Amino acid sequence: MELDKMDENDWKYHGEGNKSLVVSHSQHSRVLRLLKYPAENAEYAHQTTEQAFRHIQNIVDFNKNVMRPLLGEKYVHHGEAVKLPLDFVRQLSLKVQQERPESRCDKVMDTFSGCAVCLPNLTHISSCHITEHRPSLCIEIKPKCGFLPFSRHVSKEVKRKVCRFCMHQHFKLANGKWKRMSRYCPLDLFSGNKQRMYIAIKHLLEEPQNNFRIFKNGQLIYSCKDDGDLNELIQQLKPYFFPSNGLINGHQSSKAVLNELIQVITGALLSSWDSGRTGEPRKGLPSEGRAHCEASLLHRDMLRNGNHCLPKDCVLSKILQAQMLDSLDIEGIYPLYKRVEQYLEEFPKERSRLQIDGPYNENFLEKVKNCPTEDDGSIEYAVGKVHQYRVAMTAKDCSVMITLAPCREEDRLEPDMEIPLSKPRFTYSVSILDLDPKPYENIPHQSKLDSKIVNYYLRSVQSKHEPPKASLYLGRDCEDCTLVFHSV
Ligand SMILES: O=P(O)(O)O[C@@H]1[C@@H](OP(=O)(O)O)[C@H](OP(=O)(O)O)[C@H](O)[C@H](OP(=O)(O)O)[C@H]1OP(=O)(O)O
Ligand SMILES: Nc1ncnc2c1ncn2[C@@H]1O[C@H](COP(=O)(O)OP(=O)(O)OP(=O)(O)O)[C@@H](O)[C@H]1O
Repeated sequence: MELDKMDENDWKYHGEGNKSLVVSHSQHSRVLRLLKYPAENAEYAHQTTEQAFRHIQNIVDFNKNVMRPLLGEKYVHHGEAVKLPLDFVRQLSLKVQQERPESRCDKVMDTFSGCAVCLPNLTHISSCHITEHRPSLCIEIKPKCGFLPFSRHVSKEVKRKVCRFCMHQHFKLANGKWKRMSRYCPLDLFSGNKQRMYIAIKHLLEEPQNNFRIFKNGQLIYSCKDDGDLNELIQQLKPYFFPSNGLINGHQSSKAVLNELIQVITGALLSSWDSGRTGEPRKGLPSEGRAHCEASLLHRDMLRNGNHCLPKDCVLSKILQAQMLDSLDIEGIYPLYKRVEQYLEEFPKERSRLQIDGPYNENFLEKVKNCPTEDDGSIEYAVGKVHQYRVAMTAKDCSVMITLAPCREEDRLEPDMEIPLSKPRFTYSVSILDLDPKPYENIPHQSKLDSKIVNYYLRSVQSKHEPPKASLYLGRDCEDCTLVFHSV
């Protein structure tokens, strides 16, 4: 890609989140990730190119030097900071505007700095070992927080029983962010128990919100949008899972297609280098202590069904370990944040030594890894815990991309390149994206949001005696957890 010969016609809108907009190249397997800012916020437009580039470089450094060592080299692609011609960026912004969802148009793309991150397009797979040329499938999951807080600082008992995602659903519905409640529970996805994972993915398929997307050949084919139709998805998926099977059809076949899809996703999420080789997962993070969420829609039998482990080094295990760096919960972190603030008021020059705003280098990672376990009253302890909390927040908001390419019987693949025990055969890759550093300044906001979510949940579920999500659906779903999709 020659930066001085950029043509907006080579690029198309790919997707966006709250902070960035992504465009993909029509020939090369690359994407550009450009930052966005609130339309009314003129401050960004006035930052110098150097400041904007520093900001982008900070994101790349955080990915490369902090998240990559923690999550694993094979999962994290840090990309590179690039400086694009301003004319190209302005034309691109005009070109993509009509494709953008209305709900995201409260922010505008940065057309002033020309700075962006260039990354591999993770919806594609590069494998020279396969002879099949059907387009790749890519499943994107934003799993969110997979454990209940275990900190002694937690003041509301409900936080130890109901997970943040499930409580947050009530608040989101009340605020109009979503119209329908998601029945997905992250604790089920992270459980390592295949039945629970199955139900979790099924709920993501039923109500994807911003937690689930499917791409075919790099094009979004299923998401929260109205055109995310399950029937259409099944038609698109059938050739992958039942390429020549005319025997099953109708409702049964739809169920079978989704069943296969979920099995393959589960296989990719649980696979680690070792399990690929031996077919047997090496034991890793046990689910003990992570228990289950009382709002989840699971049958008691399924929960009683023993403790399960996430295989060591599988993508979910890596993400969960990083999330669990939040050992104090926001309730324990907020007082430490205030300790840091007070210290910085007295000694403002210490801000750079303590690496409050980076640089995100090996030293920063050391501070995250070697933070004292007991509070000795020091500023080092407070900063170390705040750094750990910010890393955990990033891991709680990242996404996983599973990219699959069908392969033929005759294709020769290393065991770790193939979804274990899957028929039909798929080669695959798993990546983690959206690993930006969460701003230090956001901590007071996190503290307020936490109280709002918990208080709203308690008010809506307990005071009004509304049945929790679980009892609303028990019975309808749980008799047969091998698959009870509603007819489509
Ligand atoms: O606070 P949460 O859990 O709602 O997470 C926010 C996400 O909302 P979600 O609940 O996943 O729909 C939110 O996602 P959406 O904009 O809702 O798609 C962002 O990812 C936000 O991160 P940032 O401020 O852009 O860096 C996320 O904020 P952080 O808390 O990660 O900073
Ligand atoms: N390297 C990549 N390859 C393919 N698609 C990508 C890549 N990076 C991002 N995307 C797509 O673009 C979307 C938006 O990117 P991203 O999640 O990084 O945005 P964000 O604004 O940081 O999100 P958030 O709302 O979580 O803050 C992703 O959900 C994903 O579908």
